[in-house]
Amino acid sequence: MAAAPPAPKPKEKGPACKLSSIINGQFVMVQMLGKGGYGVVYEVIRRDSPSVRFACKAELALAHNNLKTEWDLMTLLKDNKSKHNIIGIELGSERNYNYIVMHLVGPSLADLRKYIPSKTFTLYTTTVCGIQCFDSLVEIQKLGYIHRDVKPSNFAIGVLGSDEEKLVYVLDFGLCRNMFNKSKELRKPRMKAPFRGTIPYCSLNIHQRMEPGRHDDFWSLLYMMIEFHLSDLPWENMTKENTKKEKESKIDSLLAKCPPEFQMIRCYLLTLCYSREPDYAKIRGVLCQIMITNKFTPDMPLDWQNGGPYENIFKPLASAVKHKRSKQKVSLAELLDLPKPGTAPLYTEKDFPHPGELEQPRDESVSKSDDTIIEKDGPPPAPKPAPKPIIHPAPVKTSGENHHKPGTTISMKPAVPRSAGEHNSVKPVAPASSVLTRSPTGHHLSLKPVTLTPRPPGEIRQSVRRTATVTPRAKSDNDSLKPAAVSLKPAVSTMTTKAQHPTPPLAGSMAAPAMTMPPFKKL
Ligand SMILES: Nc1ncnc2c1ncn2[C@@H]1O[C@H](COP(=O)(O)OP(=O)(O)OP(=O)(O)O)[C@@H](O)[C@H]1O
Repeated sequence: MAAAPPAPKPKEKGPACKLSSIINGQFVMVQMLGKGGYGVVYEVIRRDSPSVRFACKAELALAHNNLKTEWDLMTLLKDNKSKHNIIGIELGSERNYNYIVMHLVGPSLADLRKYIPSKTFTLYTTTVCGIQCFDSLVEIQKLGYIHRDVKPSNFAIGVLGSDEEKLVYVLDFGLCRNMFNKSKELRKPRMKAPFRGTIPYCSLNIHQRMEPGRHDDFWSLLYMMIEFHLSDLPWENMTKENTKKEKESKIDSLLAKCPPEFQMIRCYLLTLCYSREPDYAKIRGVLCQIMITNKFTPDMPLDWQNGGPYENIFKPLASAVKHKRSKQKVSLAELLDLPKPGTAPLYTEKDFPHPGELEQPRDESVSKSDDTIIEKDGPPPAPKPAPKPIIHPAPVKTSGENHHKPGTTISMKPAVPRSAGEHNSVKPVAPASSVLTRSPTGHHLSLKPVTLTPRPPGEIRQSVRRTATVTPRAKSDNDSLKPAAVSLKPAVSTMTTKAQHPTPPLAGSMAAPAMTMPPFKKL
């Protein structure tokens, strides 16, 4: 009798981590905080000191380790004394996933807006957040990068109830792209760039597949600010094509309902193109002008703070957060650094060209050939078996090869090996194994199996990352901050990590042991 065929190996659906998983023998996952198209973010505690809480972002380990790129940019921002960057604690890999442990922050701006019945922030809060988001993007751009996925869920405040609830952090560097080559020259714009970003917030340039530039991050910020001020954007939940049409036809009527400075920013952004460095001081000046003309001062409470208009909504949420409050003092006056009234020029719409008068600026040096990526629209290519996860600098522990359902998880294995240090912001669509869901009150959590499925055509909220074949880049087209020393050593059973900060995080303390504490809300 013929031997029975071996049972099929179960396919990896996503990072093999769930509630109460232990990472690197020391971090325990206690609550799911967020789930993107590519992985999951958990709140974790240290086993040996459960009062210390962090966040852990886990992604299925595939050919390219995106979290390494996030880690590198986090480190670079920290070294450059960024005010809006989250501090990384540890980069590593475990079983089938890579992870970053980082400081825990509070709710995202998208989460906060959802709690407010009108789904809008006051103009004061919109402007304070707008200035801080702008500053965080400038910090990234000054290092040569663009973010490419600017949206409300990629900005978060510090832990609610702490002084850091006034501070806005920027999240998710998974789509960041280095605009400069090793010789510090601006990379040539591609004739047609693949779509990257999140449809409701991406600029019309991105819809037209132009090379994303620094100004495109600010177009997304402008859409965010319109949304904060007026509630949901009219193109919410539309297809890519209809979103583009709506952005073209509705922008004037939307801006007519906003402070004139919003229109000034739009008019200024229309003068920019890929190769033209934005006048950061000018954009910031226009944003600060909203504060000055409306007599807003940094001592005013933000919408979620005590004394703010939605204090009754956010106070119970803040008190439900059992962290020991961070002692770090945040001065909004210092962060905003507003010019003294009367000392800065007051812009009017006359200082900016009228949209109808403008000829779209063009980049002369468009590269005829795509210098980095050949990317096709339509369904992703048939999946290739992914290589064993590679982690820099040490070898990885892995449970084996990744398996991908056609059209589900996209292996981004390059056709031929890439040059060292190359990064293309490739992210796989990685299903998660389980998520912790909250009751509407946020006081009951339950564990549900979850699969992160490929995005259906109508789903437009999640970031769109690469979904196609990749060709090797020229060595000079280097996105990565440091060349990744690729380790090809066989998997080992010990966990490998890279610690940055052994010290406690922003968010605080928990009296009860890890698994017995009452669950609490993300906010
Ligand atoms: N350090 C952190 N502290 C607290 N919450 C966090 C932290 N990092 C991320 N989150 C939460 O997790 C969510 C997803 O994080 P992130 O955007 O980094 O993941 P992603 O998988 O790349 O998501 P997407 O695909 O939607 O861009 C955020 O919107 C935020 O709510």
